[in-house]
Amino acid sequence: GLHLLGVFRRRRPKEPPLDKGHIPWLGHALDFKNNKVEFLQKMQRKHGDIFTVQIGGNCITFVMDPFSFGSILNVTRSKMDMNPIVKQLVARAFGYHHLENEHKVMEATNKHLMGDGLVVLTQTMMKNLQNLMLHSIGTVKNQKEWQYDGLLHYSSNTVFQAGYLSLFGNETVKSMGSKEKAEEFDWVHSEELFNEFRKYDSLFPNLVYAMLSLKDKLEAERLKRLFWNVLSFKKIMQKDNVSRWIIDHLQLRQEQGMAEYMQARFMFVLLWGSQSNTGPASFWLLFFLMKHPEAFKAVKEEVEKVLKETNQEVKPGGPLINLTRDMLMKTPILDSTVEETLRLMSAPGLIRAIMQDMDFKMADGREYALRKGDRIGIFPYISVHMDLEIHPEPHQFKYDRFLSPDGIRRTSFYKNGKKVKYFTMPWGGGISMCPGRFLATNELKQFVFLMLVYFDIELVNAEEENPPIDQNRVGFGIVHPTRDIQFRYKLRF
Ligand code: HEM
Repeated sequence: GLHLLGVFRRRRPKEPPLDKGHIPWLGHALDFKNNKVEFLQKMQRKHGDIFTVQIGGNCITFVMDPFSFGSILNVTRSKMDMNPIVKQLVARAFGYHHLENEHKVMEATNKHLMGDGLVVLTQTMMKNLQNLMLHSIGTVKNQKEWQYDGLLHYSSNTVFQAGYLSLFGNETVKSMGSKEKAEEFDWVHSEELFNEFRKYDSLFPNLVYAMLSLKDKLEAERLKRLFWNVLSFKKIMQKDNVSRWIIDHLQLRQEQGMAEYMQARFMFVLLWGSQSNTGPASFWLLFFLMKHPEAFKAVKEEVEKVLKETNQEVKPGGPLINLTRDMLMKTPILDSTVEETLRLMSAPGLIRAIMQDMDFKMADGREYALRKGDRIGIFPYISVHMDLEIHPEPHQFKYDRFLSPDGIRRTSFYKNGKKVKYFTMPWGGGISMCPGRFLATNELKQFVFLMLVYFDIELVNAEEENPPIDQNRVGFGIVHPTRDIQFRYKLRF
């Protein structure tokens, strides 16, 4: 028992500094959960750029030196693997049990989120986003008047609905009787689903830490069942325009003999993975643009230039805007703005399980012994995104931070005179880097593009401060604001 509590754990020769905290087993769990950034910075000041801390029964070695990240991100799964951790997490949060060769199935399907697959998805997303935006304003009596909404609510709702419909498909005209009825059903159904998704997503961090109250546990159970039902194999197979990504995931799992109820659980994993970050990211992006008039002006000019160069015009009753993947490759200002937003607001914790006793070499040559069964982690938000040298004035939003003087994307950033390979890491890195990053970036760009060409938008309170961030979300990806911000929008034509 005492062994399990970590009481006898001692630092062995060559191992990184060990800090177990004062509470057996829990160690530093509470400090870590309350404020990860503050906790890790405190440990870094105390121990330097590599240290091992005990957190809830696990010993995690944090490496804070960005030059040493490659030795964690690019090693083989036989040495460091995220799968055992993800396996535990998805079982707890989604009731899904991994296949033996889970990562092979993941890899086989990723192609649909990139290359030619991305061309198709970008087009579907474009149609869904525009239909949703114009439909929601179309239901308003006087469309020329300002409409008021919470920016987080508006952005997350729109991006969720469009993302969900683009990946999981539309209701069929056959089942609904007409195209209009099928569209109406999609809009109503995806908005209802968004409201349930938001509830589940807000329970997510405490669900992962196994810290839900009984009432919240019951609510999480209800929500899980609802999603398993909506995303069942049969229901998805009855839809139109289901993405190849989803179809292939279902087919490959079917071939492996996975039960249909387990496939539905996996569909919920994919829904959460594809939608939990894009909503808050779209909120921050529009928020920063509205707070920074110089950025707003630069992006708007670029957007209008693309429209003009592609001979498109926004007019009442006119055709939908067509914005292809290739057109989205010619927007360096918008790219930089998205990258800057993600630098400021993404705080993923990248943790791997150490699969064998091994030596670990830091970039400066120092060597440490790591133990099988421990974990190793990096926290790019502290080590890279907020590093004063890599990104001067790191807390400031500078829309052109990622632009070179000649107006193209800047990719050279330095620390101690040396070029930093991983200068932002919103998508993680190495073998498990987010496969949806191209789709997500396009989606964010499409959303902003459309908001700027169709609507006048502004904050209700132009002096609005940056809202505080929800500490509970730090470590999971894009952070959330603790409160919504009011904004208003009206059709430009
Ligand atoms: C702003 C939006 C997004 C952010 C910030 C984001 C971020 C991340 C991060 C940090 C990881 C973990 C990487 C690692 O541990 O190395 C990840 C994994 C993943 N993401 Fe994303 N993501 C976003 C959108 C999406 C979208 C739109 C999709 C799919 C359509 C997606 C699909 C996935 C999948 C399937 C994984 C698991 C990869 C694996 O385990 O091999 N993500 N994402």
